[in-house]
Amino acid sequence: MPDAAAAGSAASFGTRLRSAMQKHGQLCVGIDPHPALLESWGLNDDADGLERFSLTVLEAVGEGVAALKPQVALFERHGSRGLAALEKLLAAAAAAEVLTIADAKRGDIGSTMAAYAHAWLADGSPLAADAVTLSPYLGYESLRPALDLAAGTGRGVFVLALTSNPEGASVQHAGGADSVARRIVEAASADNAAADRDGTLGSVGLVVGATVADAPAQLGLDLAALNGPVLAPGLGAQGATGADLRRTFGRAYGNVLATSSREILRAGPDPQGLRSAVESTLEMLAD
Ligand SMILES: O=C(O)c1cc(=O)[nH]c(=O)n1[C@@H]1O[C@H](COP(=O)(O)O)[C@@H](O)[C@H]1O
Repeated sequence: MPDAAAAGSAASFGTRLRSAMQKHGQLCVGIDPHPALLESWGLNDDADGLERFSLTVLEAVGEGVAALKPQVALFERHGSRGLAALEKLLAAAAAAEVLTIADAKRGDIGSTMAAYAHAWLADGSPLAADAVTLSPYLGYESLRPALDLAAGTGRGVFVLALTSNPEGASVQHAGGADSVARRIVEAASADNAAADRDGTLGSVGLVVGATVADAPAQLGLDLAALNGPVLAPGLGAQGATGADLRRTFGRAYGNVLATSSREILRAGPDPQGLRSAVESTLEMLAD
């Protein structure tokens, strides 16, 4: 993150993301160094492999997309050395002013949540990213330490609302007209409405899978009223297309940040291959 933002005086995450989306399009590239991908790139499944993999993606496509989203679990597989590789990626992306979303899906009771928030959202933390994914299933309000810290440091959050996996519906659709997902969308919308916003996009985002088809409409979710970014995973490897995104998000589509990992990463390690995969995904999103 640029120094001025670290000092809390710069634009909010929502404003910075809006400007990155206007410049580069609505695509986030996921950095998910799965063992099979490392092998196909000719890299070892170890911390050095993770570092080479991550920095190759950053150098090849980082400055041509709105954001990068490292999948924290795939770094944690390698313990402290894996996390050190993630720290290097986050620092290199910040130096290049490429936005990062740490996909950590954290959620816990408030006192513990404060520690997670510090790890991913505090100025000076070795793992600080521009935004982090959060799981609200201990109650949306349990996330308050992260929501507050993000607001205070010019960072953002993406709260799971309707996840891309088929199992998610059993919890997220529960409750009928007053569904779990709807409560989360409404809580995030209220936070964006209450924030002292310096731009057009709030910094409290949601995760809604590109694969959820007409679930937002069926559940009566007003994603346009969120006035915040919607991170949409599920393109490519999970089967969703650009047309699915437009159908699912309707008038909220302009606030959608589609994210794709394996489909793009399979085109590496050749930087030109990665760039071509990004270009064709961006074309699909713009169609
Ligand atoms: O928060 C996420 O990014 C996420 C939420 C969700 O509902 N579904 C989902 O697939 N993800 C993440 O998005 C990435 C999708 O990877 P690909 O299927 O390879 O594009 C993985 O890192 C998932 O953990």
